[in-house]
Amino acid sequence: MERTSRENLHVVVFPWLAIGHLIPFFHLSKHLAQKGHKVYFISTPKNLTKIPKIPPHLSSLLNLVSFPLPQIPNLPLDAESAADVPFRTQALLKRAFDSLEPALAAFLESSTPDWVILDYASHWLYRRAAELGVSRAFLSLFNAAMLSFLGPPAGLIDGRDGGSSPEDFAAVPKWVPFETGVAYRVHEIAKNLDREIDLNNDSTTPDLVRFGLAADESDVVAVKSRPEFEPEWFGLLGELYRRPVFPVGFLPPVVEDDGGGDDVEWVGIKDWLDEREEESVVYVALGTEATLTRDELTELALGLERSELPFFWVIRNSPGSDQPESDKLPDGFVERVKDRGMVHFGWAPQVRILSHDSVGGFLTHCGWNSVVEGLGLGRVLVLLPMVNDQGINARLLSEKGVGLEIPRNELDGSFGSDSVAESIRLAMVDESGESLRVKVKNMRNLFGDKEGNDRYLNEFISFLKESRMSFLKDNRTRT
Ligand SMILES: O=c1ccn([C@@H]2O[C@H](COP(=O)(O)OP(=O)(O)O[C@H]3O[C@H](CO)[C@@H](O)[C@H](O)[C@H]3O)[C@@H](O)[C@H]2O)c(=O)[nH]1
Repeated sequence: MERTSRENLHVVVFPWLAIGHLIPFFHLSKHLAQKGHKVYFISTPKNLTKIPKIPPHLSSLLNLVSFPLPQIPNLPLDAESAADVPFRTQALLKRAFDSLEPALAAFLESSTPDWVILDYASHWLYRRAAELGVSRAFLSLFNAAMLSFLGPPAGLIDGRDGGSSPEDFAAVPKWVPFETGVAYRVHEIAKNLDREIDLNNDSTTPDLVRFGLAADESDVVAVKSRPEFEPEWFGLLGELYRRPVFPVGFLPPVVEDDGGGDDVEWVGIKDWLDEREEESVVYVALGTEATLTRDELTELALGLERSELPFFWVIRNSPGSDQPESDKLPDGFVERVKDRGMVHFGWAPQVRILSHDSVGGFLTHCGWNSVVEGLGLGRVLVLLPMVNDQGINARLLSEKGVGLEIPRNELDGSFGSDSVAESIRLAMVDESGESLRVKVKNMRNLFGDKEGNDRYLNEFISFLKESRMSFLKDNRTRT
């Protein structure tokens, strides 16, 4: 159908290949479909099996479109998402992703959408969409602080304005006009830089350039956050980006969306949680990309043991490692803690676990989705950032008084079991952690505020609609 004769929007949605991206992009897609807009949600076959079920009443509007990931040397055959490859070799996955460009461009040409809603990684599709007269939105799953920290788009494309050496990332950038301690630690930068390595030694567009192009070539930037939480950073971001910047709320997942109702695994987990006292358990999970070294695993395990508090620890399998993670735990650990600690290997229904009344705290890697889920349920956060934006998120959360960072060696990032145990006890039970706990409880009203989150989403969708209409009107006047 011609764009001009349509009542509602046709939107192509294309997230980066990572579960932490698929879920919030899907959340937005569902919301668009609920408003009567037609959505083409694009990913690779295996990724599409991981997203939540589409409610029957939306199935005619929300279409899943599958494109097989092109094969490239050294990328394992079944690797389709960031969790399937070791963090250091993610550049390979990006190269395979980049070779989807011709297929995606052809799809845009044949489907004639009004808008594309894209991620940072598909930096190449913004220009192709523009050539076809399709409007572009960049949906950022990084918060406003992180985007502002990275700086103006032009600087990212040509080489970051404030410099790109590890020291530059360890300082508050010159364009930040207010007092803050939000910056990376040296050990965090080293890990992030390590990731650009490509096993074939072929170059891949660096992430900073991808972010720059996504921001620079979009008509609007949508940010998974709210100005009530980080007003100063939203204000700054608007100035740095010089285009509409829309908060779209926290896009929190719905409990039912994380894998079904009463499967056997959940029943076992629930039984275990049911036996604990209210808000007594620390949930420990470090996302889908970071992998702990053996030393880190040991110190974390001993720290949990020394805290003497109940815990539920999710340990994901390391892609590319031939040694199971269970072999890396200290001797006798699982046996010693079995009365109060559960170690769970592989995927866990995180949102359902966090929703359980017996969970009081969340030791997290500070992935923005996990932070949103934890604060949306009023769980006190113990912060152990690993890679990506996580260091910046940890500083932001500490500065806002809603999380407690585990002390580490600034240069190599090492931490000891005593620091782990002390941080957990302070956050969960010590009297000196009371103000933190009170503040976190209040945050629930913001992060878990469904009505407010929906309002931001609605405003964004209205913007997409109105700007499309004025675009069509301008074009009609011109012809
Ligand atoms: O066993 C698991 C593991 C993860 N999840 C879910 O998967 C998502 C994970 O997202 P997130 O907490 O953001 O962690 P990562 O997957 O590590 O996220 C990547 O993407 C985020 C958004 O860009 C960034 O903030 C992170 O730094 C980056 O590593 C969350 O919704 C979790 O609830 C589960 O349900 N079960």
